[in-house]
Amino acid sequence: MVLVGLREDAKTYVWSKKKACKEVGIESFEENLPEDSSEEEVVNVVGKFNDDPSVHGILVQLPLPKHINEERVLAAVNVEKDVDGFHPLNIGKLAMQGRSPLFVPCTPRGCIELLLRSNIDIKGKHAVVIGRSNIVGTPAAMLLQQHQATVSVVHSYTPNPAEITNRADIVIAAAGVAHLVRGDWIKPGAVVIDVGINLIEDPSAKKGYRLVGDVCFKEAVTKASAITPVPGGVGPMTIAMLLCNTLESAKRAFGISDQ
Ligand SMILES: NC(=O)C1=CN([C@@H]2O[C@H](COP(=O)(O)OP(=O)(O)OC[C@H]3O[C@@H](n4cnc5c(N)ncnc54)[C@H](OP(=O)(O)O)[C@@H]3O)[C@@H](O)[C@H]2O)C=CC1
Ligand SMILES: Nc1nc(=O)c2c([nH]1)NC[C@@H]1CN(c3ccc(C(=O)N[C@@H](CCC(=O)O)C(=O)O)cc3)C=[N+]21
Repeated sequence: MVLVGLREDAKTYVWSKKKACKEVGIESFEENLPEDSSEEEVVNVVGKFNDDPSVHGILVQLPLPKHINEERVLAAVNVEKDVDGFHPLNIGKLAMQGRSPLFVPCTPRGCIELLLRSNIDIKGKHAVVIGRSNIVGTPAAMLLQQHQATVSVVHSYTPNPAEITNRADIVIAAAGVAHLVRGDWIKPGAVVIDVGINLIEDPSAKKGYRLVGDVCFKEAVTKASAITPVPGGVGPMTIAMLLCNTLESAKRAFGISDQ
């Protein structure tokens, strides 16, 4: 893991990832660079992990500080160790029909895994993704198309998102807006996947705040046929998929077939 400046929320993610690695016997290393590091320094650290044959997965925690060109850093990651799936070559293949990226981004892969393991058909369904970021919304939309869904993407310039989500069989919410998706946004029987991680003030909570998703769970649960909670939904799946990608990478490096 390559971390540049450690934001408070990043500390929790990094800790969870390290703990998960330990649980399954994956050794994890982190290089924690100061916030004011130069782009060159970050690229050099990535290069060091690229060249180390004992490293099978490299993750650059995002977002990077504003003075660093994210595109350049992500492109510097060895594509065969890109367990986050953010290298332009892996993203490019994800965008093309019939091509297989070496790695699929962890959060979108976690969403699909939840659907598959819950025996929810994706093929031919109308899926609506709320959000179009490079790390969640856009790759999620591309992956759903790989699974033969018809996909609509709504974002902050979409005039009436509820009108679109109302026609969805599957809704993936990744806007980063607490309780954006209300009960009346959901078609009865639809499947709702909540990616959002939002801290809201709550004086009755131990720390004075609590974690909520982008979906108003209390309302949506009365309409949906299946729904993921926050916490305890997509977040842990993201970490599980990171471990999966890393295991697959190591197997590839050792020439062990997945069959
Ligand atoms: N559970 C997990 O494993 C993970 C959770 N997250 C969480 O998921 C959420 C999204 O993350 P990320 O994609 O990185 O966030 P970004 O802020 O990068 O992107 C948010 C997207 O949502 C769109 N959006 C914002 N407000 C609205 C709105 N009112 N209606 C419709 N669309 C809207 C934005 O539109 P526009 O493009 O027009 O600005 C943008 O495309 C966050 O809460 C984040 O913490 C993120 C990664 C992993
Ligand atoms: N290169 C990169 N890859 C990422 O995958 C990446 C990233 N940068 N930057 C930040 C986001 C965010 N993210 C989360 C992962 C797990 C939880 C998670 O497990 N959450 C717990 C709750 C944790 C808590 O209690 O705070 C849950 O939802 O149950 C959340 C968020 C990965 N991200």
